[in-house]
Amino acid sequence: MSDAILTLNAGSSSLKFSVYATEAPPALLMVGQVENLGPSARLKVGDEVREIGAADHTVAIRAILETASAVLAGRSVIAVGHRIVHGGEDYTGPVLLTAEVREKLAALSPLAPLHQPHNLAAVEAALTAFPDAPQIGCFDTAFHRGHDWAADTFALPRRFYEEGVRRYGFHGLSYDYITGVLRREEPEIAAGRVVIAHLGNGASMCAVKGGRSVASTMGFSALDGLAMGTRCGQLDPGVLLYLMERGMSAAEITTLLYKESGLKGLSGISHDMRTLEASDAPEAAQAIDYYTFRIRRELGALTAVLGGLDALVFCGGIGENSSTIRARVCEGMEWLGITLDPVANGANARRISSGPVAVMAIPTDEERVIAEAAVAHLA
Ligand SMILES: Nc1ncnc2c1ncn2[C@@H]1O[C@H](COP(=O)(O)OP(=O)(O)O)[C@@H](O)[C@H]1O
Ligand SMILES: CC(=O)OP(=O)(O)O
Ligand SMILES: [Mg+2]
Repeated sequence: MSDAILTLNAGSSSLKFSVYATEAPPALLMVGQVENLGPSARLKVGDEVREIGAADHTVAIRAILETASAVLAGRSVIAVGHRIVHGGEDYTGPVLLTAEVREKLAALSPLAPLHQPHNLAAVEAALTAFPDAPQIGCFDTAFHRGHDWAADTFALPRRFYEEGVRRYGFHGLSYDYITGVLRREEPEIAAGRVVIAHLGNGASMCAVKGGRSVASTMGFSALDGLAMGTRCGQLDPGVLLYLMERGMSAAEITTLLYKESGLKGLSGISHDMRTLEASDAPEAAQAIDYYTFRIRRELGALTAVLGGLDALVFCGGIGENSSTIRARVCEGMEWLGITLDPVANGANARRISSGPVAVMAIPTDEERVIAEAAVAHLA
């Protein structure tokens, strides 16, 4: 029996995990997640779903370690790989999470309050459970670090750029995985101009040219760009000034923009796309209208950055599963070369287009990217 690698991926609404055997390439032993974190969370492993009641990230980690103990029996965990959302300016690839590195990463928590503290809490929990295993951090920001200056900056006085006020971009582990799939399975597309739409609870889009990120809708924090489950997406900074003038504190504005906006704020019903799609309320329909309007607008913008489009890839919980959202995004986009095949789209097939631009739905796998990084580190 071989050893094992555990991966932990703390998202804003979910905590995903996987256990891999350490052969190269790593073989998957178990994968699952605690989803819908909050008052009524669910633990999903394969087709099995168990309601676990109220769960925050800490409770979720405990439930995951308990569940994973079944496949870990008789194996020793020789590395734990973590998704860390923010790597700042310094981290351009996976690193060993020493106490010094963890401290640097904790300083970035204000830039990703829905993620970074939970990512680091997962590291502490894993250190307690597996004190001898190296903890490897894999960063959402790393994939975007090669951006040209113009795509990396804001039009503020230069000193702010030097200070680290930049467009970092996120969801890089997901984009890394998707570009890897394209490289192996669709090399012509991989060499060309691709827009990837990662539509989960958090959401962003990335323009990829020849496998490299050239622009992203997310910027300095995981707030910018598309509307998300509870995050506002792009916002006129004048709105912030207005809120401050009205007397709202930084903490109140943080809560508003990260936790009360997006689909949840617009609909007044839910952050969850499944609930909104099932709702007859006009507010739910309007929230979806805004959601798809922004994706379509960013698709146009990123296509302009790329100088044309060879493929559009959907991934993330919504991108992989919602044929309705994909259809809404692609509606009337024939001018761009996008025509959906409704049957393939309805079946969540990999290739869902019939026009010259390939439109694809590819399940992302951030866990695999993390596990491979851990194996590479051990080697
Ligand atoms: N069948 C489905 N139809 C529509 N939306 C779905 C479906 N399955 C999952 N989703 C949505 O995916 C989102 C969660 O995506 P996910 O990528 O797992 O989130 P996270 O950002 O926490 O990693 C939720 O909004 C959920 O409603
Ligand atoms: C960066 C981000 O928004 O991540 P998630 O989609 O997992 O919340
Ligand atoms: Mg996610």
